[in-house]
Amino acid sequence: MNKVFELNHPLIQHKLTLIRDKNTGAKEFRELIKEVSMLMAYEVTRELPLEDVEVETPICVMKGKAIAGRKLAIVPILRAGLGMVDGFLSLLPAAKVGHVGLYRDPETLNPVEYYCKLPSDVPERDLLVLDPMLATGGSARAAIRFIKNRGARNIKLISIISCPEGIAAVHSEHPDVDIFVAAIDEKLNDHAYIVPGLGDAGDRLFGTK
Ligand SMILES: O=P(O)(O)OC[C@H]1O[C@H](OP(=O)(O)OP(=O)(O)O)[C@H](O)[C@@H]1O
Ligand SMILES: O=c1cc[nH]c(=O)[nH]1
Ligand SMILES: [Mg+2]
Repeated sequence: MNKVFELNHPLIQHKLTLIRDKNTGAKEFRELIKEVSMLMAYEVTRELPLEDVEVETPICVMKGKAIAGRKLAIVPILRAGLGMVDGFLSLLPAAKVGHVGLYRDPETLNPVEYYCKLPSDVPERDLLVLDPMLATGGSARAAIRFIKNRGARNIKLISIISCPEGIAAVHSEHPDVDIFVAAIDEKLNDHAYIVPGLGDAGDRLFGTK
């Protein structure tokens, strides 16, 4: 069964409160999403394997550590996942970036796919799927299904705000996918928005409301 990791580093929690504030404007909102994403990237990559490498300091030769050739890709779910890309790339500059375009139909709440472009060697990579909001879980489930259909096997999901319904939905279809979140909020409202949440992440990032 997959695991859920709630990342409660004080810096993540402090910035998350600022992100939730309805008076936080688009510029600051984008900056904070980037900063929280970078801090989450630091936590998510804790278990990356290391290997010994030789390095020559100005004093002598020594054995240092280096990431053991792990191939990574990050996959933001459009649109709101785009807000998390720069934070992840700032710590993982060699990662490739795939994109899955999905929107949630406001009537049915079902995810509708409109774009998918992944690195060609996706089966050999560890994939980090990024979406700031895990609400009903429909979008994350579908995105993970699409990338599994293209051969991806080793997948983690990273969402800033989640709720029990979304976590359960991903669990039931993808028991192999670990989930990393900064918060597990209380519930969904009648429009399937997370309560208390932060509102509509895509609209707040891109000023579309
Ligand atoms: O868990 P779910 O119930 O599927 O909801 C979460 C999805 O909803 C939002 O996307 P939205 O459909 O608003 O598209 P956008 O990112 O383009 O705004 C959010 O970015 C997630 O992708
Ligand atoms: O609370 C929510 C739920 C879905 N999408 C969002 O952007 N926010
Ligand atoms: Mg949206």
